Formats: sequence, structure tokens, C-alpha cells
Amino acid sequence: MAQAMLKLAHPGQPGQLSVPQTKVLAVKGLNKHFQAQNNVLNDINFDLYAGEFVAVIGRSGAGKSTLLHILNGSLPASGGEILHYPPDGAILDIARLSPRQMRRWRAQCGMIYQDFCLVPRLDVLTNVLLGRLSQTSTLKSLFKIFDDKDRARAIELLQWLNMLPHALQRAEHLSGGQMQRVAICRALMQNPKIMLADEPVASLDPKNTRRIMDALQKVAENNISVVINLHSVELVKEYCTRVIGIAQGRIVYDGQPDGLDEQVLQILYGDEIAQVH
Ligand SMILES: Nc1ncnc2c1ncn2[C@@H]1O[C@H](COP(=O)(O)OP(=O)(O)OP(=O)(O)O)[C@@H](O)[C@H]1O
Repeated sequence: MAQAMLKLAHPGQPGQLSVPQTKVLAVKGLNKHFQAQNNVLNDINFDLYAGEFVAVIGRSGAGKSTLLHILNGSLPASGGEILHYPPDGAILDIARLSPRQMRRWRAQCGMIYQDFCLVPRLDVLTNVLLGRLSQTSTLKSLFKIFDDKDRARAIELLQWLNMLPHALQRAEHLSGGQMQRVAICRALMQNPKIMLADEPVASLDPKNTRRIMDALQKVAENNISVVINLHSVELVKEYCTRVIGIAQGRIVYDGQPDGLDEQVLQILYGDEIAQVH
């Protein structure tokens, strides 16, 4: 069923002075089909600006994770364009990169996951340093040789997210919230322009959820665009600057979190609405 877009706030529109202006990404007519399932994403269009904290919401199976994985280059799109606007260079279409360009793009685009994806037996500092692997020679990465500059950066990031006291602890001994903060530091080691977060608080208790949301807010305040899949409308309203609502693979809402009223939520969640309050 095709649903009309309810509301479209154009970030960067004249008159919205508090909205960031530097365009980082333009998604145009993006589609995704899997062999087993057609129309997982349908004609997705949006621009992403530096420093935005964007929530992607919608019921289970709406296509939120698929969208993030296509943005990050780990899944190919079936059609459409994803244009990246580097601060100092030619516009790149993420859907049409050579393997070498794709490696570079994935370094620009940090990603964190619900299950953290740390190496449990390695210490926290080394886990963070692993974020540099894509920019390190194969031989150096094989022997986990990192230079002083990388170590200093990793320590700085751990301090920034209050994880420095745990630097020499094995990752497997941390709490979920601590592991996620380490995962954020690891993603930041690549100096990304965009941070994608696929349900990063889904397995966390309320206290750790807030810590991670606070951390991601700090990331966005540093002019990195954060795009996060979330199931809690309360968190979206508290933390995010913009929300993209997806239903059945189509964007049905793109605007301010304040605009998520009962009518919009009903379209987004249908009979699952009770679970998001
Ligand atoms: N590799 C795949 N092959 C076939 N179908 C897939 C694949 N990955 C995802 N899908 C389908 O695409 C649709 C969207 O999945 P996606 O994981 O993006 O949804 P989601 O909104 O992130 O859901 P959730 O909130 O439950 O994680 C689902 O119907 C899913 O079954």
C-alpha cells in the first residue's frame, strides 16, 4: 500500500537557523529487493546534513537495518543513488564505487551494532585501535602494530567517553553499556563523517541506554551525522534532531521529533503502537 508522506521538514531550509547546513549525503530514489522479497525499500529520498542526530523508526521488518547497511556499503542497493559530498573533492555515488573506493567510504562511515562486535579476549585499548585497521597496512594490522599517534587518539577517545579506567581490561569483562562505548570509540578511530547505529541500545538497561544516547549526542555535537535505528519514541523525542519514519519500505514521515503525534505513530506502527510508548 502506497502511503503519502505526512510531513517533510527540509533540513537547511531558510528560516530554520538552528538546523545544520552542510550536506553530507543525498539519497535519491533508493530501492532494495532481495531475491526472496521484493520492495524491501521503495523510492527512499532524503538528504543528510553534518551534525544531525537522525532516528530511523518503524515497525519490525520496515526496512530500517537494510537502509543502514546500504548506506554503509555492506549491502548493495537495487536501484537509485547515494551521493556523498566530501568537504574537499568530487561527489561520490556510494552505489557505484570500486572496491578500493568502497574501503575508503566505509572508513568515512562508522557503524555500531546491537551486539557491539568487539573481540572479547582483547583488551579495551586494542579493541579501539582495531578501528584503524582499514587505514593500516596489512602487515601492521596482522601483528596489531599501531603507532603512537593512534594510541594517543584511542586513549583520548576512551577518556572522552569515560572508559579510560578500563583500557587494559579484557572486553569480555565489561558491561553491555561499557562495551557499546568502546564500540563507539572504535568507530571514531576512523574519523568518520557519519556514524550509523543499528539498534545500539536494544540490549541495554535504562541507565546504560541513556549513557549510549548521551555518547551519540556528543558525537553529533562534534559535527558527525548520526543515524540511529530506534524502537523507543520517547528516546527519539528526547535526543534526536530529526526523525525518518519508514513503513513497508517507504518513508512516510521526515521531520521534527515533536511532530510524531498519534496519527503518525498509527501509520508507522499500526497495531504495534502500544509497544513504542
Ligand atoms: N538478506 C536478506 N534476504 C532476504 N530478505 C531480507 C534480508 N535482509 C532483510 N530482509 C527482509 O527485509 C525486510 C526488512 O528487514 P530489516 O531488517 O531491514 O527490517 P527492520 O526494520 O530493521 O526490522 P527490525 O526492527 O526487526 O530489525 C524484512 O522483511 C526482512 O525479512
